[in-house]
Amino acid sequence: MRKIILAGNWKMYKTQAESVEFVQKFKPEIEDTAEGREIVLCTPFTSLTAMSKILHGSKIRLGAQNIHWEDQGAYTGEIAGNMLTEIGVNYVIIGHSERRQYFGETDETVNLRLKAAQRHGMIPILCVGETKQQRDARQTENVIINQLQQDLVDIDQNNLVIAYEPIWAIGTGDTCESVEANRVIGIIRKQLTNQNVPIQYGGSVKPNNIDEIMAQPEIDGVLVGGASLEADSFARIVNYQ
Ligand SMILES: O=C(CO)COP(=O)(O)O
Repeated sequence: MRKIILAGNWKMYKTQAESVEFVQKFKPEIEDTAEGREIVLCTPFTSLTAMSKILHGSKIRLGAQNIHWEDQGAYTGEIAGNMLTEIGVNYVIIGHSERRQYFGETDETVNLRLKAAQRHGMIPILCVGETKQQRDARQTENVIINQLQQDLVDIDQNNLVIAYEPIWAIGTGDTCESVEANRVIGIIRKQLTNQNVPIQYGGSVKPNNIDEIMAQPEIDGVLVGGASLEADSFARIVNYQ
């Protein structure tokens, strides 16, 4: 049985106070969430300490949005594994398209960050996905396979989550058809040695399309941006039918 993981990626949204306010509203809304669904909130670094305290003893797990590959050093503005684990971070998003696009993240650095996350006992959520241009040129399959081949060198597939996030579907309201997302996730799964790696879909996931997405057999969860910022909306997502 593959695990179902419903994760919110808050990106660069919410101060510490706003993060705590979200949890106070969100917690009661997920009291009756079906068993076996892992709920994760990936917050800005500045919210992690307060989140860890307020989430203690709850069924919500904590995630970060980046990790450096070295354990310490002169890397201004970066964050090391033990800084995250000391706070109680369980998951870390790696290789998000926004980091690949704006911050020079390459498959090589993605691979190094994945190794660091696993070395520190956290579960990385590896993001892969194609651009609109690549999709239109029918390169989706090649792009994804190429990313996976480079990103997953020497990575332990027993402690890994993958998120398929087509770049053209992120923040656009232009969701990938659930059947198509299922097809690409099937292709991703064929590249893996461990068939039990949870593979999420991400890109304009909303309360009104979650049921259809989660009804697909290959899709093991979602990575949600915009719709995870409101407690009501993210609660409706994690409480899908
Ligand atoms: O990038 C995403 C999650 O990592 C998706 O963002 P949206 O849900 O806002 O499209």
